[in-house]
Amino acid sequence: MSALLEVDGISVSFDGFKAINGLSFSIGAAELRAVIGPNGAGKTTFMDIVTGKTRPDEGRVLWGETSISLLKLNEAQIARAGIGRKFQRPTVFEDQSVADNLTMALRANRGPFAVLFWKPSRDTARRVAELADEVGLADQTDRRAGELSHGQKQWLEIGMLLAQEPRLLLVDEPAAGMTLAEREQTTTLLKRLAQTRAVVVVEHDMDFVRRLDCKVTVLHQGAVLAEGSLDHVTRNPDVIEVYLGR
Ligand SMILES: Nc1ncnc2c1ncn2[C@@H]1O[C@H](COP(=O)(O)OP(=O)(O)OP(=O)(O)O)[C@@H](O)[C@H]1O
Repeated sequence: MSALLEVDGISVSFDGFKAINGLSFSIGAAELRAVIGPNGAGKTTFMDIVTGKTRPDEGRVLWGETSISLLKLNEAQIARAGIGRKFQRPTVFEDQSVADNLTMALRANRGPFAVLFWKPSRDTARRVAELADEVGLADQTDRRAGELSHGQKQWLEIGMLLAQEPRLLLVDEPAAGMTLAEREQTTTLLKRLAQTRAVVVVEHDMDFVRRLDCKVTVLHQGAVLAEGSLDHVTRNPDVIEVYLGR
């Protein structure tokens, strides 16, 4: 499997403290990956580096078939290169309908000049319907986003990210605050999305990670501590010590 994203030997310090310490790993083009690790392991900082929010002090972050360096791009360029990030709290426009939120996301997908002269077309309506269907909101398109459940808002935001046709989706703690039924639907959604793009899920909830049924990368002190199936990594004595041994 060729890598879509390769993080190679990155380190970053904050006030002399190494939050990321020689971190290396890669993600395939159509792969679902869970990233776990105790508080302060460096999971958020890893996502900040990949999306251009934080610059590493050393190392390389390579992207795509031609291995371009993401460290040369700013946040907007990285997003346009095909990396979408879903933060923990949904940030949808609550006063707008589901369809309008998705329409705005499609509009934002165009260049700044195209946006100025943009008018919704039949194509847009079709694409909005497709996106709503993809995230399980086909029967909710006329509802105000503010009326949706927490889980539905998360799916809407994922739909808005999909409007940008990302090749890699970084998803931060999707299970938090969801009902059991919503979690199950979210697992199904993330697995399906990962059939055609890379999806990296940072998550604390081990039941949720188990349901994702994918390769797991365990971070600790800013580096990879273990990697493999959830069963494999949870049998690893180092992982057991990090999670339980203090
Ligand atoms: N901007 C910053 N300035 C100073 N220290 C920071 C900064 N960002 C992160 N850190 C520190 O770097 C370490 C890694 O933080 P990070 O947020 O990446 O961990 P995490 O694995 O996402 O943790 P959590 O599971 O609690 O969200 C922590 O010790 C944190 O306090």
